[in-house]
Amino acid sequence: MKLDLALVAPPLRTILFHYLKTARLVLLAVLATTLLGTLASIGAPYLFSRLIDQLSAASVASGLIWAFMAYAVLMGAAYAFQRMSSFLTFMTSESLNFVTSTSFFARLVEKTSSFFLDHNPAEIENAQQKGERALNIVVQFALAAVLPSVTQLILALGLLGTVLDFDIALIVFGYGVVYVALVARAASVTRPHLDEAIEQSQASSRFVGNAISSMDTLRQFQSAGWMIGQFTNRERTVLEAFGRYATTHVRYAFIFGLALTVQFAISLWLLVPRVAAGELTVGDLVLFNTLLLQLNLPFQMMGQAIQQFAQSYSNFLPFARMWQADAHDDPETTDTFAVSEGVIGFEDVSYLYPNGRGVSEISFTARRGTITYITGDTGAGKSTLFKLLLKDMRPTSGSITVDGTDLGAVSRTDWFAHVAAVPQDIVLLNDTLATNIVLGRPFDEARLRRAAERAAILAFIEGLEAGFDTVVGERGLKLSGGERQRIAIARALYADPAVVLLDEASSALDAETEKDIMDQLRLIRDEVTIIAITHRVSVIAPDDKVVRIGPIGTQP
Ligand SMILES: Nc1ncnc2c1ncn2[C@@H]1O[C@H](COP(=O)(O)OP(=O)(O)OP(=O)(O)O)[C@@H](O)[C@H]1O
Repeated sequence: MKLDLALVAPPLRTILFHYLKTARLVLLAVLATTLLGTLASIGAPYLFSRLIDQLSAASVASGLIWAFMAYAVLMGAAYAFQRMSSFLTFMTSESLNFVTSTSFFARLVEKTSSFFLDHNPAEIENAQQKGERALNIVVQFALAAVLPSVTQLILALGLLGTVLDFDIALIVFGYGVVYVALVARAASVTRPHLDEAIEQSQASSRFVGNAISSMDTLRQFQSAGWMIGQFTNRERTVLEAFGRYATTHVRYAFIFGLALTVQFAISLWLLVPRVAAGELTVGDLVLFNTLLLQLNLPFQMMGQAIQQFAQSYSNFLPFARMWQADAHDDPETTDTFAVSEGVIGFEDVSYLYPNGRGVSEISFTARRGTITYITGDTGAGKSTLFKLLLKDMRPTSGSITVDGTDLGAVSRTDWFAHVAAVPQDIVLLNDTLATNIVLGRPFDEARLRRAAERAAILAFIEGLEAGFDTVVGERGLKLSGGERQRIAIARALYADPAVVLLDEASSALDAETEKDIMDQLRLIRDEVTIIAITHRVSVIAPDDKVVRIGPIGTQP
């Protein structure tokens, strides 16, 4: 079974390290109860076998009752410790879920925007849940199965070797090795089917995510049936891959049964004549039978653990891939970065997407005192310039400067403290207008009202029954497109940014409202650097600066 350790080790290291730190006391309790439980469960049959031999000596001593009592106590203690251990393990599993989900989320927020173009929320959620479950199974199994099994195995084998015969201990051990090897082989043969099933299930989640976000369009074009068909086909592929996985395992079940029969047959074939010859007592034979069952249990547990680990590895892969996907590599945050003049310089800036499109050798300077408009035909690269300004990606060549400082040397945290953007697609939370404008920053009523006024939305908000406490609905869909855009502009202005970027920010507005907003913004153009993308030439005033760009290879 080939494992891609470079892929899975970094997330495992981080998560397990935090987990061990958080849950160390409970884990110690798990270790202690496991050990005690195992000692008691091995001690009980040993004591039982000796009692049988005492009984066969014909004289039932009065003290025997106490020995039976001790046996009963050991059995009870073994059961109690095993149960304690399994519930303590369960307790730690919640800590593990907590660590896994919070660490994964912290990684997600660092991802580049292209990551979110490639993976939709449903797919990310699926990978996270699968990964979380996989890790949990592995750790639970390690604690609740592998650890007790190995301890039990060592103790029982030792006892078997001492009391009975070394040959028998060897046969048992040999069986164990064969059994575990068989499980490993079965896991390796079946893994490609499992990997395929998991990959298909990821693709299926991606598909669901896409379908949900375009539900209205699908209904309108009467394409829902077509989508259901597509989804059913995908789920069928997942089911078939899981089917192939299971049937391969079923074939192996016969080989496992054969191995167990051979083990019992050889052991009894060796032992029974010795009992007949008087070398071994009937009690020894009873001890062997009980221990053999106990010994096979740990092997079966270990085998199951291998199979679970293999399954968990496959389930963990999408999680690990997302964990390892490119994140923004950012310089250290200094908190000392400041924007004074607000001069933004583009010097021969080029950016090529992997498909060869993008922008080429763009140069211009944006200053305060005038609004800088970026215009150009569709696909010319206007939004790409904004993505570069927002450090979604770095220029392939050339540089962007802020008051002479290369933007590449400024961390996103430092830069975002001074720049505010109004994107083309506005995302509002299903919360109040105030929450949508303030968005977690320190609340200040005066600022809130001023931002709303500058975005020409204050009168509208004050006219609503609940005012700023009006809830906007899922994705803000209880507002019109123009209202959403004005809320987004108020959001951008709330923290008095040094630089404001508007990406077609007024395209959903009628000409009059658009003029209103741009006139409002003109009032602050001496304090704030304003760069706006527009298709509408009518909004551009004679004293605005216009930068016209053309697609790669053309002259604007
Ligand atoms: N993530 C991406 N991966 C690959 N190519 C992209 C990506 N985003 C944009 N492009 C391509 O880069 C070019 C510039 O796109 P961009 O969105 O910057 O243009 P634009 O001027 O903002 O267009 P519009 O006016 O239509 O919004 C286009 O040809 C587009 O197809």
